[in-house]
Amino acid sequence: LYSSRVICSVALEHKARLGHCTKVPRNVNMESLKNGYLFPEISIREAEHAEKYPHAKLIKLGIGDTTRPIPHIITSAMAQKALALSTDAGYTGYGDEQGNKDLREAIANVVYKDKGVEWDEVFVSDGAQGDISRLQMLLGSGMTIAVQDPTFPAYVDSSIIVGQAGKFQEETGKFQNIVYMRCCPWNDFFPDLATTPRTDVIFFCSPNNPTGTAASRPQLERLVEFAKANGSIIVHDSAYASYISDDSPRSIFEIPGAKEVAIEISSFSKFAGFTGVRLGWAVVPKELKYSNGFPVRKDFNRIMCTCFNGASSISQAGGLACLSADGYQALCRSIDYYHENADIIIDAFTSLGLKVYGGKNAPYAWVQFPGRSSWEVFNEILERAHVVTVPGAGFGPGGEGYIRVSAFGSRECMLEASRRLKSLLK
Ligand SMILES: Cc1ncc(COP(=O)(O)O)c(/C=N/[C@@H](CCC(=O)O)C(=O)O)c1O
Repeated sequence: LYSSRVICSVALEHKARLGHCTKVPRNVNMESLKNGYLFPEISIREAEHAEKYPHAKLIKLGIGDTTRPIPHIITSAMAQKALALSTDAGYTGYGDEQGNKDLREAIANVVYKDKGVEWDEVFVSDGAQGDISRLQMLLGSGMTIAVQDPTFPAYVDSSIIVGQAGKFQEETGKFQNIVYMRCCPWNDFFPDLATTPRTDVIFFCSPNNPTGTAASRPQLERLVEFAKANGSIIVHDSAYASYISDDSPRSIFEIPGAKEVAIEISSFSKFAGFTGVRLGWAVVPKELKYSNGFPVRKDFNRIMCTCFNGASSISQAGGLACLSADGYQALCRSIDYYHENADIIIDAFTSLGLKVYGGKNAPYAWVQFPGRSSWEVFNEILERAHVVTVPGAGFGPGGEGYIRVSAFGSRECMLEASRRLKSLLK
């Protein structure tokens, strides 16, 4: 239909518009990523809305970013470390890639008290997000993974990036090599393991983002048993463990036998407001072995030494203060504050006759809008109440028909959001 001359001139025009291109092919896995990462997308929507309504007081209950100031006992420890760096006696350079021993010991002794975790099984990092990607580097492209559905998107997106996920199936909204374990009200937000295929790795987040529910002890016992029977590895994300307010396990290592099948990643972000300070950890037990008997911990250590030069010495000083008796007590007050915020949001949506899940063991409420598109609900609440949430579909196909509402706002914002939502959705 088009002469070669026309095609050639269009191609030349396109090339001129692109400017210089290298001869390097794009990583095909990056092409498989659908849209942008969820949370920057939410930030973009926030910014567009703020531009459209410059005088509206936007209330941000979308990204799970803490807002309470860090207790002084913790910030002064970081300040002291920072000031010490300006002295000959106090200056320190590279630390151990696995983290300062005193912090590793404090995590093992305080967070994992009586759970049988040893200090040299704790690897301090710059946060759980980075550990997820480093774990994917450790696991490699040949692994099959299972995730809860809905789930924190980093597990799926990092799986796509390292080439595990296979092709995206438009009709299901799923990647063909990932097992999506449905978690919903009618299965008490715990997957039916009897119908779940074996995978090498099972990413399991409890308390869960986005549903805000925590797995019970019997449920985690079944998960450990399932992993053991299948020879799988559980990557248990306990980033919200400090929000648990009932007798749900705070760590997978409360479950007998878990050290032979599980890695746990966690974070100071939501526990201590360290979202900007950046500090987390991974527990890789000595008992955890590959099919050939080689310890996973040794390879994880190699990844940390090769791909990461250690968490900030200043952040680690802060982390140590978080785990002191006074620091821990001060942080519990912030967590109580966010729990009260969650109650406000739960009451608001419940009073509107909507089903609300979570919020008791995590700083997220999972609100059901049966039969409605989650992006449509997100847009309506943003447009008409100037309140930012997160559409459930952003967490996977199982999130459709829900929105996630964060409890991390200020009290004033929570109360104002509650008022607006009640008048909008009544
Ligand atoms: C289950 C779970 N695991 C790890 C993280 C990130 O932890 P850090 O990298 O230590 O701050 C998060 C952070 N989530 C926030 C922030 C998301 C983001 O910006 O990536 C959210 O869901 O809104 C998480 O929910």
